[in-house]
Amino acid sequence: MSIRVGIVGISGFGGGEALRLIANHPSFELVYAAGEGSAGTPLINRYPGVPHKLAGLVIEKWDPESLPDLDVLFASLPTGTSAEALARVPDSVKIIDIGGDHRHVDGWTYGLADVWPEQIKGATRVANPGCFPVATLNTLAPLLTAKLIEPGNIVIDAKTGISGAGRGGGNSKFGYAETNENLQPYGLLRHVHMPEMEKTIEKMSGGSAAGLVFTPHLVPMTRGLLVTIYCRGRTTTEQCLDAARSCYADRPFVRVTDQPPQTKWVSGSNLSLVSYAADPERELVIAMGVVDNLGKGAAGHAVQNANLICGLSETTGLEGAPVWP
Ligand SMILES: NC(=O)C1=CN([C@@H]2O[C@H](COP(=O)(O)OP(=O)(O)OC[C@H]3O[C@@H](n4cnc5c(N)ncnc54)[C@H](OP(=O)(O)O)[C@@H]3O)[C@@H](O)[C@H]2O)C=CC1
Ligand SMILES: CC(=O)N[C@@H](CCC(=O)OP(=O)(O)O)C(=O)O
Repeated sequence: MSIRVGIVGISGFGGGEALRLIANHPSFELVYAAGEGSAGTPLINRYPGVPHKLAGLVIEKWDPESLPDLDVLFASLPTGTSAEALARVPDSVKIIDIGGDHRHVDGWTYGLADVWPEQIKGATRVANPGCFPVATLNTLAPLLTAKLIEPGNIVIDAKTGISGAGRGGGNSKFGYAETNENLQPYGLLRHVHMPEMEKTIEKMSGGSAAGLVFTPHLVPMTRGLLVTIYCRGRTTTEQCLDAARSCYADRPFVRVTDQPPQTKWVSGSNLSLVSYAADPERELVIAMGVVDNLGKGAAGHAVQNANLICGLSETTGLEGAPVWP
């Protein structure tokens, strides 16, 4: 029997990627698509390449009080705009929130699926981690749990593709002329993902993450996200790689590589690649991670979480290889 799902925010980058994955998912049937400005548009007008079976769907105006019979709702709305409306969704509908309104919020499970799948399985309200946090936390989890690095001394230098900013509205600053052949640091000192990363690093390590530094950079590519993380610890490259291999031995989406990972290696997939270089003499560890910001950073992770809460195999609908080149 198929599982009836809906996507609100389907016209956006996160919602569009959720549509692509759900359209090919063997157990999910998309029965509801919603938005604001795009409401009233046939899905096929918005996405001319949508599979025939979904061509008849029309994007509805988002209204939690008039949902059809649904098992799972994927919410991909701008952070800050979803909490009030999602609180009105009936309890019988499971929710995966791709946006940032419910991370580490009471009543919601933090859906870091590659690290804590068992904590997610029984949940009905799942907050997907942010794109930078998932790349960072998947990379650091083995080092923190094996106590190979100090949790209070972590510096994250991150790079993201432009789609990380969403399609945006009329005032978007992410047009071609502004982003092509340009590199921009942003969010200095107070990026919105800092609290989420601090809390989870503390949970993983049992120590304080007070010294955390995080600087993201916008780079002129469509998809992809790389974190290069500088940490303190007297360990070797092999010890870090071994810790990660053991941590992720049975996990389907995290790959440990002894080469510095590249964003294209995961493009279009739900994969997360991690690698490490360590110099024990200098007590320096460089931890690296890549994800597709729309895949593991958003919709791929959301489908993985939905699989977990629906009792499906975690990899269902997510086994496609990355797009190369
Ligand atoms: N882009 C990324 O890589 C990632 C995004 N996220 C998070 O996912 C969420 C969505 O991001 P993204 O897809 O990039 O953003 P976009 O700007 O691309 O899309 C936003 C979507 O929200 C809809 N929307 C906006 N306001 C309303 C409203 N009042 N009622 C109903 N629908 C509304 C828009 O619909 P319409 O066009 O119909 O108005 C649009 O479909 C954000 O919280 C973002 O932070 C998380 C991880 C990664
Ligand atoms: C390039 C760019 O602007 N990226 C976004 C990614 C954040 C995001 O998508 O996360 P939430 O789900 O937490 O809102 C940013 O840095 O805010």
